[in-house]
Amino acid sequence: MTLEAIRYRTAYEELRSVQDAFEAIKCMKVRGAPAIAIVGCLSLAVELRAGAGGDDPVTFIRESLCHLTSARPTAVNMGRAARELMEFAENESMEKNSEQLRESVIAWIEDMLERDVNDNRKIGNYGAQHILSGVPRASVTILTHCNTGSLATAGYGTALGVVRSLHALSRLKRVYCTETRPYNQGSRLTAYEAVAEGIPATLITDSMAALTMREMDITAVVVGADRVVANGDTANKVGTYQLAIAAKHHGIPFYVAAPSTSCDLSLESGRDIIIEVRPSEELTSINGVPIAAPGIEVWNPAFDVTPHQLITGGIITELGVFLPSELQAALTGRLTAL
Ligand SMILES: CSC[C@@H](O)[C@@H](O)C(=O)COP(=O)(O)O
Repeated sequence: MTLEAIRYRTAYEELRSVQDAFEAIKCMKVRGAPAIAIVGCLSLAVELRAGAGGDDPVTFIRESLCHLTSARPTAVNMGRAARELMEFAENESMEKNSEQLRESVIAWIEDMLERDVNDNRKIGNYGAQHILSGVPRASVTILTHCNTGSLATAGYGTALGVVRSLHALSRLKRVYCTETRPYNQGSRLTAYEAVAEGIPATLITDSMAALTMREMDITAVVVGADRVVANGDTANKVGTYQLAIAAKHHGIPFYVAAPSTSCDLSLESGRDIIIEVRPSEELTSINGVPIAAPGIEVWNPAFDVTPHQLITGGIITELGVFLPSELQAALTGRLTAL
């Protein structure tokens, strides 16, 4: 087998412990805001199934969730899941023995997996309908960034879920996916999902996005989110911000597709979001092969924040599509406090 074939093969890796999941999340074998939370919690379920925590599962659950939450700071999903699950476990522990508690926590986690797929299908449907309502044309062309599909969620995807829904309705002419430097989630993952499912897709480099908007009749830009805060400012994969600026310049609606679990009403503005800075090697090499001059200094923020004013299409959630100014009211009472 060639080196390339080894690096780009499809393979499943078993995660047997919370520590396995922590490492997979940290080194981005698992990535994408919803998938980080789901895999993190599932790893806890695996350990609980084997009896972890003995007579004190609550302490084990608390320490595990705390560890998992520390793996990556920007996406809110793991932190939200940890808080909700901890509250659930503490309540359950009042009336259940250790074995019963483990079982009910595992059931909660399995339910989380199912909820995410259902929410994504709703996001796909709401997003597709919203985009189609704005265009009389028979088919639409979408530009997306990073990977927000089955590989970033429990299944179906958020922004890529919208693309899937448009394709299922036979209304997708084409999706343009950015390469998404430096980690290439677009060329490695989104392109993979599109090819696997026969979705008409074209790969572009990030630097071709503005030109693509001008030349390729883009109907809408749809991206995912790692954290949407109260005023609608959105942290997502670095490069999202410049796409939103270019979309505004070309009069193209810009949408963020995200489940309510990616929303954080406890932060007022995007300035409060912690942006993860990744190792410089992710920029200076690809698969261990150097691509930059040795010794060059590097800044490698993994995310940027798109100001709410640029989210002109709306924020597509499982509850509907909202303008940034409508989000807080729409979610208040539906989200647990962080
Ligand atoms: C449904 S995934 C949404 C976001 O998490 C996604 O757009 C993104 O920015 C992923 O970043 P990553 O660094 O690959 O975890």
